[in-house]
Order: sequence, then C-alpha cells, then structure tokens
Amino acid sequence: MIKVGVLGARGRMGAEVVKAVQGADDLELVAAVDDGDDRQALAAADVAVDFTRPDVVLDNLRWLAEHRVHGVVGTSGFDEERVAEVRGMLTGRPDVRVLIAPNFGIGAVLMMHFAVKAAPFFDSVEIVELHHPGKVDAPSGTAVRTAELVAEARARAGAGPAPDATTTALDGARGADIAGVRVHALRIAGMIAHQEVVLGTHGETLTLRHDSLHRESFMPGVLLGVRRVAGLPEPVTVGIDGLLGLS
Ligand SMILES: NC(=O)C1=CN([C@@H]2O[C@H](COP(=O)(O)OP(=O)(O)OC[C@H]3O[C@@H](n4cnc5c(N)ncnc54)[C@H](OP(=O)(O)O)[C@@H]3O)[C@@H](O)[C@H]2O)C=CC1
Ligand SMILES: O=C(O)C1=N[C@H](C(=O)O)C[C@H](O)C1
Repeated sequence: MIKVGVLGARGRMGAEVVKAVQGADDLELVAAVDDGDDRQALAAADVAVDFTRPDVVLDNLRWLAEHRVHGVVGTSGFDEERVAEVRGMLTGRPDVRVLIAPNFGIGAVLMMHFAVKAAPFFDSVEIVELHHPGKVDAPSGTAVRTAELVAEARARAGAGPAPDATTTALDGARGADIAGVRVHALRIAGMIAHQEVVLGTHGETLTLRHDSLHRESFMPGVLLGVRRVAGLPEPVTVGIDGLLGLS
C-alpha cells in the first residue's frame, strides 16, 4: 500500500483526489489537509498530492522535502525559475522525488503533443484556454506550457514569427505573448477546463481542442503519478508525458 496525503483536500481538485485515493485498492489515504490545518499528519505519507494555490505550493513542497515525502503537484504557476527552486529544495535529499504536471488529463497531454508536432508546419498558432470562473490564475498553466513547447518546436524548425499586422489594439485584445505565441483566456460559468490550439497557413487551418468535462478526467493521471513518483530517475520531473511513454 502507498500511503497518500492530500494538500488542498477541501478544494475542487483536492476533494476529487481524496475520493480517487479512497477508491484505489493499492492506496491508503493517511492525511487530508487544507488551509489552516496542521500539516503534521502528512509526515506519515509516502506521497503527498498538492492541489492548492500558486502562492502556497512552494512552502508545502519545502515542508514535504524536509519530511522526506514525495510530491505530486497539480497546482499551476510553475515557470523555469520555480521548478529550479524545487530542485534546490531537493539538493542533498536523494531519496525524495517531485512530479509537477501542468495538466494530468491524458487527452490534454496528447493535445499538447499534437500541437508541438503541428506547430512547425503552420505560419500562425494561437492558444485559447477556457475555464470555470473560480480559477485564480490566467492564463492557465496548461496554456503557458503549451505555448512554451510550441515556441521551442518552431524555433527548432527555424520557423519565423507568426504574421500579424496589428499596429493598434486595446490592452489585452491580442492576448498574452508567451515566447511569441498569443494566449487568450476565457472564464465562463458552466465550464471546467478546455483548450484550443488554432493553427493556420495558406488556405487551411487546423484546430486542436481538448475538453475536461469533469474533474474525474484528471484522476487517472494523478493516480499514475502517485504510483510512479518514487521511482522517477530525476529529483524533479515536469509533466506526465514520460510516464505515458510520450517522450
Ligand atoms: N494539473 C492539473 O491537471 C490541474 C491543476 N489544477 C490546479 O490546481 C490548483 C487547485 O485548483 P482547484 O482545486 O480548482 O482550486 P480550489 O481553490 O478549489 O482548491 C484549492 C484548495 O487549497 C486550499 N489551500 C489554500 N492554501 C492552502 C495551504 N497552505 N495548505 C493546504 N491547502 C490550502 C484552499 O483553501 P482556501 O479556499 O481557503 O484558499 C482550497 O481549499 C490550481 O492551481 C489549478 O490551476 C486544477 C485542475 C487540474
Ligand atoms: O484551474 C483549473 O481548473 C485547471 N488548472 C490547470 C491549469 O492551470 O492549466 C489545469 C487545467 O487546465 C484545470
């Protein structure tokens, strides 16, 4: 049995993780911690899953590293600098692993892969992410990661900047510029988590779309991470692509 703790356990994702862990024969829920709760119960866990907030997750990871608990992290907001900070926390702790996934949805991971494959073949690529209005960060971590990966793929292929004649625009009208890729964020009641990658070239367009229709969609990826994190080769792994045999 793998002993599992959940941080953010009363949140939208944390509550779903609690249910998924309780429903798995090989996992035992030993701690369910939310804002204001004592983290000490997590010291009994082999693995802790964090779905909290970008402004608290690093402090949680430092605590987990100090208590030699592996981390599986879904909380958004991890750029290169923050990933490096997590690597630093694990220096001198070779027995602790952290898996950070911008998106645990298997369809979403595939959508990102397909976007990377397609990006060098098109002149234009922009990203539209659509989420529930309770989301505190914009653009989504998934959209940021997709933009970064698409930009890297285009740079490797020697693709130039996307054509855009805009010379005047209202603030935000053309979205956020992430490594040269425009990202647009919508917050719509009734939605959960959705993303489109829109590509275009002469006479044709390709739209890749993924929809998470329920937070259950993230659970197979989260449980895969919980089961595999202790055996990961690197102290810090970003994304579940490798666990799915995609990289
Ligand atoms: N990687 C992925 O596949 C996915 C990632 N996410 C990301 O996960 C994160 C959580 O999303 P969601 O569940 O919708 O958000 P919620 O706001 O519903 O849940 C976050 C929970 O964490 C609690 N919390 C705040 N601070 C702490 C703390 N220091 N210790 C423990 N718990 C704390 C919050 O309490 P309070 O409300 O009092 O602040 C809240 O209950 C976001 O960053 C989101 O982007 C979401 C879906 C999928
Ligand atoms: O807040 C959410 O809901 C989600 N957050 C993650 C993100 O920021 O990419 C993953 C998914 O999009 C749902």
